Amino acid sequence: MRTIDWIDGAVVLVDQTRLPGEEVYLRLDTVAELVEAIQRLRVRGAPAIGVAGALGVALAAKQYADPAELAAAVHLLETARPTAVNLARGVRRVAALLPSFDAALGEALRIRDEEIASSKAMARLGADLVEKLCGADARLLTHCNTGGLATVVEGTALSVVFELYRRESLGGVIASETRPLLQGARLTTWELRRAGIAHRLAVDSAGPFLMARGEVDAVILGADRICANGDVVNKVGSYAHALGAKAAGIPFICVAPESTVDLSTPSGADVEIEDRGSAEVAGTTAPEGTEAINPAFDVTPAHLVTAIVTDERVFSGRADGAPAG
Ligand SMILES: CSC[C@H]1O[C@H](OP(=O)(O)O)[C@H](O)[C@@H]1O
Repeated sequence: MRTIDWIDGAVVLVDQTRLPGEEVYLRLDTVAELVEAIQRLRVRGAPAIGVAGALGVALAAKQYADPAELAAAVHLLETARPTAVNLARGVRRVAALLPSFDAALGEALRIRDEEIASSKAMARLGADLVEKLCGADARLLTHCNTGGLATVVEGTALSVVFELYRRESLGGVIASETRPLLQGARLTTWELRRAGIAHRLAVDSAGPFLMARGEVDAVILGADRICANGDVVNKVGSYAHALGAKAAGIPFICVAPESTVDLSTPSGADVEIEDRGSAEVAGTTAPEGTEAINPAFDVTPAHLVTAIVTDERVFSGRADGAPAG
C-alpha cells in the first residue's frame, strides 16, 4: 500500500499519528482536511508532503469553481508547513495548470510517480556509496523517518538501508527516537520490523557517544531542503549527529531526491525553520505552563556533510556546482 495516493476522486493516506499501534487509512475529500493532515503530520516527510500538496491542488480544482476560492485553497496548501521545499514546489507545479482539474491531476500523479522512481534510484546509488565508504556490513545510525512513510514507497535514506539488506550487506541499524514526535521510535522501527530488519532504538543524545564508542560506521539520514551551498536542513538533531560523526571520523550521508534540492535558497540561514510550539515538547512531562522551544528542523553546514545522494548524483560541497567559496 502506498503512503499517499489518489483513489476514487479523493486523497487516501495512512494516518501516521496512529502508527505504530494502528494502520488507519484516511479518505480526504476537501482541501481543509488535507491541510490539517499535513499540519498534524498525519502525512509527513518532504517527498510525501510534496505529493500531498500536489494532489491537494487537484482536490482544490474539483472543490472550487470560484477563482478566488481556488486561489485561497492553493495558498493554504502551499503554506501548510514552511521548511520542506517539496510542499510549495509540488503545489506551485500543479497550480500552474489550473483551473483544469484533469491537467492538475495528471501533473500531481506525475509527481507521485517521480518520487516512486526517485526512491529506487537513491537506494542503488546510496548503497553503492555506503559499500564504497564502509565496506560490507556497515552499521548505520539513522535519524527521524525516511522510509516509504516519508515518500510514497521505499523512501530516501531508509531505502538505502532496505537495499543494503537485500544485498546482505547491512551490519546493523540504530534508529534514533527523534523527539518530540518520535518519528524514529514510532515509524522507523515500524518500517524496519515489517521488513524483518534487525535494529535497535536509541535516544537522540546517545548518537554522538555511540559513534565515539565505535558502534557506528556511518550516519545516514534525509533532508527537507538542500540549499545551493550544500547546507542540509533536516529534522532537529541531525546537526548533533553530524558533529558526532565529524568527531568520530565517520561518514555523514544525506539521501534526498532532487525534488528536495533548492538552488534558489543560498544557504541554511535563508530557510524558515518551523517552530511547532511548546506543547509538543513540554507535553504532560513538564510542569503546567512550562515554556519550550521547539524548532522542528536544524541546519547541518555543508562542511560537515560527507556526501549527498540524490536520485541523479552523488556529490559533496555545493549543490549548485559553483566553485567552493
Ligand atoms: C524523506 S524526508 C524525511 C524528512 O522529513 C522529516 O520531517 P517531518 O517528519 O517533520 O515531516 C524529517 O526531517 C526527515 O528527515
